Amino acid sequence: MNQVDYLRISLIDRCNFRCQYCMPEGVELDYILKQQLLTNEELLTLIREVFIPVGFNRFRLTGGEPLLRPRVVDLVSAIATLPQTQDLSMTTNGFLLAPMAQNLYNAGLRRINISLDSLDADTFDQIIGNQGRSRWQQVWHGIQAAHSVGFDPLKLNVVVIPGVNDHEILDLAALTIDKQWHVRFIEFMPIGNVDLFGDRGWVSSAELRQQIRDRWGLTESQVRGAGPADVFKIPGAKGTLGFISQMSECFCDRCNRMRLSADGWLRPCLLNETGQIDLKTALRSGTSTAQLQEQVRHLLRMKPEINFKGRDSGIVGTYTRTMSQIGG
Ligand SMILES: Nc1nc2c(ncn2[C@@H]2O[C@H](COP(=O)(O)OP(=O)(O)OP(=O)(O)O)[C@@H](O)[C@H]2O)c(=O)[nH]1
Ligand SMILES: C[S@@+](CC[C@H](N)C(=O)[O-])C[C@H]1O[C@@H](n2cnc3c(N)ncnc32)[C@H](O)[C@@H]1O
Ligand code: SF4
Ligand code: SF4
Repeated sequence: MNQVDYLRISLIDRCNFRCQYCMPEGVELDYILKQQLLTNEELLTLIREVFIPVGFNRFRLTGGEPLLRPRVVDLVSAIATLPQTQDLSMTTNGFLLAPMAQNLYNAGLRRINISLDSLDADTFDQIIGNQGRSRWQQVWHGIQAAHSVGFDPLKLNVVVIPGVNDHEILDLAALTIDKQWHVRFIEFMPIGNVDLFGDRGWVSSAELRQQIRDRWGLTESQVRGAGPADVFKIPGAKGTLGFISQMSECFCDRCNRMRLSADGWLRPCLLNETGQIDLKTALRSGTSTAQLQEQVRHLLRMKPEINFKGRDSGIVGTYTRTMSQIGG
């Protein structure tokens, strides 16, 4: 059985973007009320007294948009300084990153994944649902700031949407040639916006790799990470190319992670809502952390059964929580 040691922690369900594939305009979401959010202290108690003792030592901070979380730098510092933390990372849209990058780095964050779906400001704004001033430039500054501060590896996440940004694959891949940036292409999952997904809203990683191989060639490679990406590189490039292929390949048999929502629900699988535990309510009602460890251990034993199995039968799930609420 796989070691499950990677916890993705959603710090907040709110976001300053409305990406078409994640939380499209017009969709009403029930945001978590402030008093229902895990406080920093509660989150740290759960990490120290529940998750670390049962074997988690790699943590990713996500959202919604994690940089909207008040006192996020303090939280980074507290998790980074735990002696058991072997890996701490963040997934962000980068919009608020430029002025925060140095503080996050100083607090102990050393690697970061930034979403960047297009190099074209108009396409980018269309994808992120912006209705005012273009936001591309500010995200680009955030990426540059992360680079100058020294985040390494610095990864750029691209959700590939047919007819929207799939014509930019080669331009995005080319970023890795001169810069030590790691671009990852993610197959669009039918969670968040099933209408945009349509009959077949994703482009297979195999097709993308073929395009890139035809242009430059492609060899297998590696980069530090805890996720499901298959990593390649253009021969001679400084950075790598990752492919996250949850629609065309199944990587559930090597699944090493669980997810904690901003309101304290522990979820064993992104694409299956079975088995979730409400750790916040248990903690607030006085359940001991020893008992919570037992509940999480039980869920760990159940996880192989819960891991998503609908892919083979083509099942598209209906989910009560979307990607922004789960954390990707
Ligand atoms: N189906 C599925 N998709 C996942 C899973 N983990 C990550 N992904 C997809 O990959 C996207 C990017 O993940 P990131 O937040 O960058 O994290 P990661 O790939 O684990 O990061 P690294 O540790 O740097 O490898 C997510 O938003 C999902 O679309 C998973 O367990 N199941
Ligand atoms: C939910 S976001 C949260 C963190 C941050 N707001 C960001 O966008 O990086 C995490 C990741 O989920 C990805 N994502 C969101 N909806 C998706 C979908 N339907 N299919 C595949 N990936 C998705 C995003 O591209 C992003 O890389
Ligand atoms: S993908 Fe990230 S930035 Fe885009 S709407 Fe979802 S949470 Fe916000
Ligand atoms: S779909 Fe579920 S089991 Fe499969 S890799 Fe993702 S989280 Fe793990």
